[in-house]
Amino acid sequence: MPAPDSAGRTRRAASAGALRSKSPRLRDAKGRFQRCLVATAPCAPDAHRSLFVTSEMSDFIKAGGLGEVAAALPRALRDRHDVRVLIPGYQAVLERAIGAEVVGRIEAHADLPACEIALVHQPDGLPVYILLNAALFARPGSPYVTAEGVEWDDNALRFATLSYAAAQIAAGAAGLDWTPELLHLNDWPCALAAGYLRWSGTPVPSLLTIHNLAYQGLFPHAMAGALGVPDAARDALDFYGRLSFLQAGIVFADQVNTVSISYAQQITGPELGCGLDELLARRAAAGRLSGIVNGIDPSYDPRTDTHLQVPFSVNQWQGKNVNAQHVRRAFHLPQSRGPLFAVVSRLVHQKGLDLVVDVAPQIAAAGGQIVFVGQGERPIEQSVRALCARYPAHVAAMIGFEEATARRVYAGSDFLLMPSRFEPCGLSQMYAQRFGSLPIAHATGGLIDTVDDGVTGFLFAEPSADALRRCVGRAFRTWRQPTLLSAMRRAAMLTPSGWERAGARYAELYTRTTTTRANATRMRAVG
Ligand SMILES: Nc1ncnc2c1ncn2[C@@H]1O[C@H](COP(=O)(O)OP(=O)(O)O[C@H]2O[C@H](CO)[C@@H](O)[C@H](O)[C@H]2O)[C@@H](O)[C@H]1O
Repeated sequence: MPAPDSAGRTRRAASAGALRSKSPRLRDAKGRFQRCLVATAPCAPDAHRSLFVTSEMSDFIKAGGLGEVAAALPRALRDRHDVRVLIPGYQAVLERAIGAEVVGRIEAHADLPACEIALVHQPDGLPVYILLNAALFARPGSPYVTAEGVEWDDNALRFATLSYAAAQIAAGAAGLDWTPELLHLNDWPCALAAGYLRWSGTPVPSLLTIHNLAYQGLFPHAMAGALGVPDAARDALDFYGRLSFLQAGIVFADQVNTVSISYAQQITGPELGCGLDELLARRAAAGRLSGIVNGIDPSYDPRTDTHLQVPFSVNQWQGKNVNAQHVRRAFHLPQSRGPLFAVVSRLVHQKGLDLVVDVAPQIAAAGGQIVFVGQGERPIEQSVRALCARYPAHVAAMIGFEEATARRVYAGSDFLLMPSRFEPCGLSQMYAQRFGSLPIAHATGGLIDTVDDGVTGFLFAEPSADALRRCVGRAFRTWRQPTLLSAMRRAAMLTPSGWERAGARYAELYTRTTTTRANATRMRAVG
């Protein structure tokens, strides 16, 4: 029997085996859930309690860039705000959440099942709430898709449950001894929380961060009742005859932001607005759409990264060369005096890798080599494999993802190919820059904001093979000018891209979103 905690309540381990047990609840004498406000982190005087809601976090599980941001941003904010994380209890989360204890419960709503909430403190003290429902979440593999790459057929229910739980926590209806003053929602899987807040009249503001507008969470309209969406709200969620979770967030969140300034502008136009551009343009006109460029984790540092063959620093190009030799050996490529190009990416249409496949023969003919690290859509994986078979001395790939390999490839490569059709922010180009590998990138979204053409990398205007080919030609010319190459590498490596700046901007946005809502509520009360 575990010892009672300081409040006299008994907490239990949130192992997979404990999922069916009843959770302790905080209720008052009349049996209602109590609402206790306890801020624990040492924060600034204008600190706010914020719940960062995410469907992935690299501490436990990640499918792409969101998982990395979800691990870094709450930590970057902790000295200014009391930030806690909410994530579903996937199998990978349960396996890694050592010492988690059940601390709360969410009641069923419409067809959304009841869940328990566990709390775990990460080694650095970051509190993470885990939403427990074995039937919905305790599955192996990706948060979103089966082993065959097909979306889980109950994703609407799974992520509506996550969204509803976030709103209930904000309403103080989860039996926790902590309630947030702000919900920070990330992408479609939790965007519906902004709606649940509004429909329940919970006066807690929400901020929605769009990491990728192309993923919207579209489901049949007939599911609205099952998800607890009120009749009056169904039009607001309608996206060409389907229910859009992301649209719910854009309509109902107090503030919307995205992960770069350029992408925030681009999504208000038809080309990259994914059908939501007019709505987003209205939010922008009302001053409620902003952009903040992501940061990268400080562990991406060639001086200290223990994954590398040898550490290196600005101007220590011999160290970088040793890493390049190691990458060639690891990928079974012959040693070469030509440049090494890298692709570290999810292999999906967005990333424009068909252009790399088109341009690869010229890179090989000019004496370059290409290394791919990534996985994703089967046809793209197959075309990369075919390229490797055709140019065994010039092209090699790891179809899969391993962070250690990715870091070595950033460190060993001379150029990173990133011809994304669109890119909300992009992290790979910033990792590459930190390791002295110059991005060759399509001038879109966050790539415009983070790559200074001819200074810290190369940009090309059109997402076409010809434009990429010309840009690769510039890279080869730079490669033949050691002084220029060194200067560009140095500039790229010294570009500030830590989380400090982004963290400070989010901290301001938290304060602005919370105080704007508080002022509006006060005005209504006075009026
Ligand atoms: N198969 C794989 N499995 C797991 N991890 C993999 C992976 N392939 C790559 N990664 C990792 O994820 C990173 C990619 O992040 P990006 O930001 O470049 O793209 P992503 O499209 O996933 O993220 C979206 O969200 C981020 C965060 O806001 C935005 O920067 C970006 O523009 C937007 O498309 C890589 O650097 C790598 O560490």
